Amino acid sequence: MISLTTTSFLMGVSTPCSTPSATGRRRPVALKVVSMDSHVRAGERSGSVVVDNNSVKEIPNAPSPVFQVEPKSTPAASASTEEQIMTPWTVSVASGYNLLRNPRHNKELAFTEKERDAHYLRGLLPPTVLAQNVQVKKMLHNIRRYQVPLLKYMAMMDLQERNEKMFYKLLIDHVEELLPVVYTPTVGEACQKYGSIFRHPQGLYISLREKGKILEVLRNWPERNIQVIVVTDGERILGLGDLGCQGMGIPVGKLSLYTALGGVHPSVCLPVTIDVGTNNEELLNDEFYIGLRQKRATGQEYAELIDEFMTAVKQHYGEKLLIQFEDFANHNAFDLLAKYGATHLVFNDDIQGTASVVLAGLITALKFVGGSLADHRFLFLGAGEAGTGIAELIALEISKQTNAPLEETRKKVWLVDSKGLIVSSRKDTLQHFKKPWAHEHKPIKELIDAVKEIKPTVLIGTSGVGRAFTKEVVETMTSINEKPIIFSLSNPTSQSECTAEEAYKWSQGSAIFASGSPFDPVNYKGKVFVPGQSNNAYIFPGFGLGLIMSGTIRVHDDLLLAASEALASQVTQDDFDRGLIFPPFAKIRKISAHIAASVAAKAYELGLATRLPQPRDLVKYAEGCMYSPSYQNYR
Ligand SMILES: O=C([O-])CC(=O)C(=O)O
Ligand SMILES: [Mg+2]
Repeated sequence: MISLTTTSFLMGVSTPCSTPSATGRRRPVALKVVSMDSHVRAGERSGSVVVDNNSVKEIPNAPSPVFQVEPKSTPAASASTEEQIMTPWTVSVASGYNLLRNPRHNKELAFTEKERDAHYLRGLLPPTVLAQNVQVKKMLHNIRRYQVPLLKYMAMMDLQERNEKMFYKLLIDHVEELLPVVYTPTVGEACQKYGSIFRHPQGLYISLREKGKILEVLRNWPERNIQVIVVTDGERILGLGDLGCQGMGIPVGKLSLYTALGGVHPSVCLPVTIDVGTNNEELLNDEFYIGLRQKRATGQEYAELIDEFMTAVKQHYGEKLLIQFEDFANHNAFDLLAKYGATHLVFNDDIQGTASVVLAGLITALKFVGGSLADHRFLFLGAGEAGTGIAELIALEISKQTNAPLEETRKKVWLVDSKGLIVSSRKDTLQHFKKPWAHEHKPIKELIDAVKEIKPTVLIGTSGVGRAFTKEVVETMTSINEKPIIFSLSNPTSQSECTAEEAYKWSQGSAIFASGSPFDPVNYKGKVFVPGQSNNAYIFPGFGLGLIMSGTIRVHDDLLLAASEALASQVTQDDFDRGLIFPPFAKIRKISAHIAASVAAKAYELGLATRLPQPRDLVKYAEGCMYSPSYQNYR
């Protein structure tokens, strides 16, 4: 008997954020019959759940006007044969056995008696019917039984591939507990071991072998209405270096957060890994490695593959497609952002997302320390994407607040790289993104000497070098400042410049501390200190939602500043009273709605937003767009 068929279908209404082709119609695809019995075709039987590849709606009144292309609570029978033949794209109709194996629509034991009858599920499930919250409780219980974080990660990935709504319900309802499982720090270990734990392929792999065929590869992806891509080439995964093709865990994890934290519908998200080889010898010699076994392609070969990708995705998904660059090495990240920033809606999370979250943390930290940003001196260890990105956003914000020229405000920020303090005498040998930070000063080799000399009020680690903030460094910061601001941002936990415990202990409880990876609260001399997690996860989901829902076509620095200010504004007096400089992740969906609204408002102000008319209440609009992980009724 029929289980799943695929056929052509008219998508009908195009909602604000769907991405029709230039002609307003999607490219037809060949009729593909995935599985069919001899007498029933798609749409000809009742009891099928429409799972059209563009989206997603099984019940009326579901909330998102942005991500849903067309409400379809009824079976595909509504499409006439003529429509099926003449019109583009595909609709899948799943029922019975294949409905249980369709992660987007599977409800497992939550299928009701009526649904079991209507969708040919009788006998395929044991008699009990469980509510979603009971399923979530059971899954959480099972996950908690694993002691090893990687096993928890694997259980979560299995769930995502089995029952997407339950995955998101679990993640959203228990975000503080499960964020470190599906994201930093565990995702770092998962990428390192991705080959040996590999079970279900997630995301799209584009390797050098697909050169010249990327458009075809995009057509293999089951969803057509993609609105956000997170792409990596795996060369600098967190602070762990080159993990080649196994970097896929990062786009997958980031996009899970787009959905869980920002409410962007999973069907419009596409994780991509571009595999140009790896220089990681260990992986090249690992029999379980999943990528191309060759050294990284560079130069023209690399540039051509990336360019083909960028051209293909814009052509296939439209110019409002958001492309988030993630974990590229410095030597490509800045150039890619500059090159494609002019032609595509691109955002580099490591340069811009991290900058935006850190600026928010600095704005709120001033509540404890006093003064304005312009009154502070900033010293960075690490002058790569995060370091220079944050430095620039701080300088921009000070310039905005004081009307001082950017060249002047940059002078408040100093950076140390592996060769020491960045100073003007090094200018000729510096990579271009470091040059704006080469101020007049005598050369200094060691961080500790730079701290003594520059006397920063704020010390920020973006070096990827674990434990680089030594006891002496933290103590020196403490001797200079009543309340030193110390952010040790490198990920995962092993690469953090110092731990929360070290920061509080060595500063005798005076530090305002935040880290990129999560640390538990620290009890120091009877007082509990709660470290902030200054991770771009606070920003990119809401930022992306704001861009998508407003149809914004380019990213502008002012949008990043708007996101920072919105995040800072979400820290309540109660949070401050508890010593927090970031709001709890438990409130992240509300926070994301505010970030999205501020970003969209700024985009409208700058004339970058194309979705007109501008919604009157952008926060409400953002909330209304958000994906709900609750099960829907299949009539
Ligand atoms: O993924 C994270 O946790 C933050 C980030 O972008 C990075 O460290 O590259
Ligand atoms: Mg990153």
